[in-house]
Amino acid sequence: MPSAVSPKSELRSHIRSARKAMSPTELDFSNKSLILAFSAMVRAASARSVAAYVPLAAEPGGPALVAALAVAVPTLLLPVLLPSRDLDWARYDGTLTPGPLGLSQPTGPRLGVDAVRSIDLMLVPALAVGRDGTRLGQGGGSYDRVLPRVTAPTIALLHPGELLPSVPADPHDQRVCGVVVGATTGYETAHLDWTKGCAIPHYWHSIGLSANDGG
Ligand SMILES: Nc1nc2c(c(=O)[nH]1)N(C=O)[C@@H](CNc1ccc(C(=O)N[C@@H](CCC(=O)O)C(=O)O)cc1)CN2
Ligand SMILES: Nc1ncnc2c1ncn2[C@@H]1O[C@H](COP(=O)(O)OP(=O)(O)OP(=O)(O)O)[C@@H](O)[C@H]1O
Repeated sequence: MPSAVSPKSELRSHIRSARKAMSPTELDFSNKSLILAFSAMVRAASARSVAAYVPLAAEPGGPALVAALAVAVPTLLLPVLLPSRDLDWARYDGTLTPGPLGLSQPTGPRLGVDAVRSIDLMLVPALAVGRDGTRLGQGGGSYDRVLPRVTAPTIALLHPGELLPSVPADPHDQRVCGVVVGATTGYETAHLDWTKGCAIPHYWHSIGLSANDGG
C-alpha cells in the first residue's frame, strides 16, 4: 500500500523538528552568521532593492534579520500572503502586523505581485535545498508562483544540515540560485554555495562563494 505521508511532508516534519531541537545558542550562532554573510552579499552586489521575509520561529535569519537588512538597503520588500497563496509585496517601513499562519507582515501600501520584477536580490525562505537548487518550502506553493517573475539572484538561508544532496521535487518546483548555510559555532562563518543553473555574478567570487555542479 502506498504511504499516506509524502516524501515532501516527511522531510518538512524532519526539518521542523530539527529546528525546534536547536539550542538557543546554536540558533543565535547560525542566525548571526547568516545575517553577516547575506549583508556581505548585499554590499558586494551594491544591491539597492532586496526582497526578503520575516522569519518565523527558528527560521534561518531569526528575529534580527529584517532590521539588519533595513539598514543595509534603501528598499526592503516583504511578502503579504494573498488568499490565492500568491504573494503581494510591501516596503518595510519599520512596522509589522500579525498576518495568517503566524506570519508578521508589512503594513505599507501593497505594490502588487509584479513588484519583485525590479529587485536586485531576493532572499527566499526554505526548509531545505538540494544541491541542484531545488527548494523545499512550507508547502503553500507561494514561491513556485513568485520565482518565475524574478530575474535577480535568489538566495535561500539555511541552518546547518539543511543543504542536502537532493530534496523531493515536483515538476512545478522552482530552484534557487544560491544558498547560505549558517555556522554552528561562533568560530565559523556561514558557508556560501551556488547551485546548478545560475551564473555566479563575478563580484561574489570575492566573498567566497563556491560553485558546484549540482551533483
Ligand atoms: N517567514 C516566512 N514567510 C513567508 C513564507 C515562509 O515560508 N516563511 N512563505 C512561504 O511560502 C509565505 C507564507 N506561507 C506559509 C505557508 C505555510 C506556513 C506554515 O505551514 N506554517 C507552519 C509553522 C511553520 C514554522 O513555525 O516553522 C504552521 O502554520 O503550522 C507558513 C507560511 C510568505 N511568507
Ligand atoms: N505556479 C503555481 N500555481 C498554482 N499553484 C501552484 C503553483 N506551484 C505550486 N502550486 C501548488 O502549491 C502546492 C504546494 O507546493 P509545494 O509543496 O511545492 O510548496 P512549497 O514550495 O514547499 O511552498 P512555499 O513556496 O509556500 O514555501 C502544490 O501542490 C501545487 O498545487
